Amino acid sequence: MSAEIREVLVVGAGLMGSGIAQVAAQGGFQVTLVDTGEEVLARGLARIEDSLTRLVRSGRLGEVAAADARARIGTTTDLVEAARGADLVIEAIVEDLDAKQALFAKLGDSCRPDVVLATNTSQFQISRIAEPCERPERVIGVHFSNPPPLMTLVEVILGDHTSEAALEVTREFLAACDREIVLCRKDVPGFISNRLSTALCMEAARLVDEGIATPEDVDKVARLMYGHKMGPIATLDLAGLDTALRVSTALSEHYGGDRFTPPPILAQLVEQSRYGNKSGAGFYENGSSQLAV
Ligand SMILES: C[C@H](O)CC(=O)SCCNC(=O)CCNC(=O)[C@H](O)C(C)(C)COP(=O)(O)OP(=O)(O)OC[C@H]1O[C@@H](n2cnc3c(N)ncnc32)[C@H](O)[C@@H]1OP(=O)(O)O
Ligand SMILES: NC(=O)c1ccc[n+]([C@@H]2O[C@H](COP(=O)([O-])OP(=O)(O)OC[C@H]3O[C@@H](n4cnc5c(N)ncnc54)[C@H](O)[C@@H]3O)[C@@H](O)[C@H]2O)c1
Repeated sequence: MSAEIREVLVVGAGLMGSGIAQVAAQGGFQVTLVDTGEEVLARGLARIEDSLTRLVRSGRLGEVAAADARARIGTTTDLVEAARGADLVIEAIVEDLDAKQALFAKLGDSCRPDVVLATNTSQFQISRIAEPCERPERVIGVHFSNPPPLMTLVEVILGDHTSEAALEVTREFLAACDREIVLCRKDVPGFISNRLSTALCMEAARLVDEGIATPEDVDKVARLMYGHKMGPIATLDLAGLDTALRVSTALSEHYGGDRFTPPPILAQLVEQSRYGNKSGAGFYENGSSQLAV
């Protein structure tokens, strides 16, 4: 397994892929960001630009470092060509197992055999995603927190076949990016973070769905009673309600019982294209909820 990483390929230029590309570029790596069309890539670059500007404005990043990071990021829609030159791949496409497996089949064929293939999945078992790869030992979970440029924690997940060498390369890369690691030692759906977070967020959504409390009051309890930085309803809007619905549905199907089951309000909001912050409205709109409870 090559520990010499220069070129990082990030697949998916959405909320997470753009943030991960930015983190890798700030860590000194050359980054290629791939998505399915030029428009999505442009939106991803705009998100990176906005984030770098905010980091500079708040004094957390120097202007030269921001310009250097910006210059290290290229974009393309040609996955196969980009995969040929990659030393490390991080996948951040939609949370859909078929889509991820199709992508990993292509990556397995196109990348050098020593290249680590990491997935930013929120909850799928790493071994399932690695199924179409001839060498599943090089597949590993690297679950960044949203928003990646501000959140230093990355959860690393070992698949059933992940090699020590792949873990070592991943550790070195994340250390160069100044990230803190927690290790999920068993390949279970939802890992550590989303078994915790989905149970909390779905219970919070249920309180709103049942008309027991407003989103503001649910979030206030989490912030002022339990000291959370952000309430669970605001966290759902931050993560994206479409993604949260996919994650909670998959976890609920896997584990059974009620703890991860999404209440109807989540699907209703997604149906109305209220995806959260990324679409301008979710549970909240302009900082306050518009839901009749
Ligand atoms: C579903 C998945 O699988 C798992 C997940 O990732 S779930 C989501 C997990 N993430 C969380 O739970 C996030 C919890 N929230 C937080 O830690 C914090 O609220 C936060 C870091 C997001 C924002 O910090 P906070 O102080 O609360 O808010 P806010 O005042 O808006 O922002 C602080 C500063 O960060 C800046 N900022 C916000 N987002 C930014 C970004 N993406 N890039 C750069 N700067 C950013 C703001 O501009 C602001 O700058 P200023 O101090 O100069 O005004
Ligand atoms: N949103 C979060 O808070 C969060 C946090 C951690 C992990 N995740 C996980 O990260 C992944 C991405 O989530 P997101 O929130 O960035 O989603 P998103 O919807 O913002 O972005 C997904 C991107 O992937 C692109 N895409 C889809 N199929 C593709 C393909 N075959 N090839 C290239 N690009 C493709 C889409 O065009 C889109 O730009 C998901 O697996 C999600 O569960 C999300």
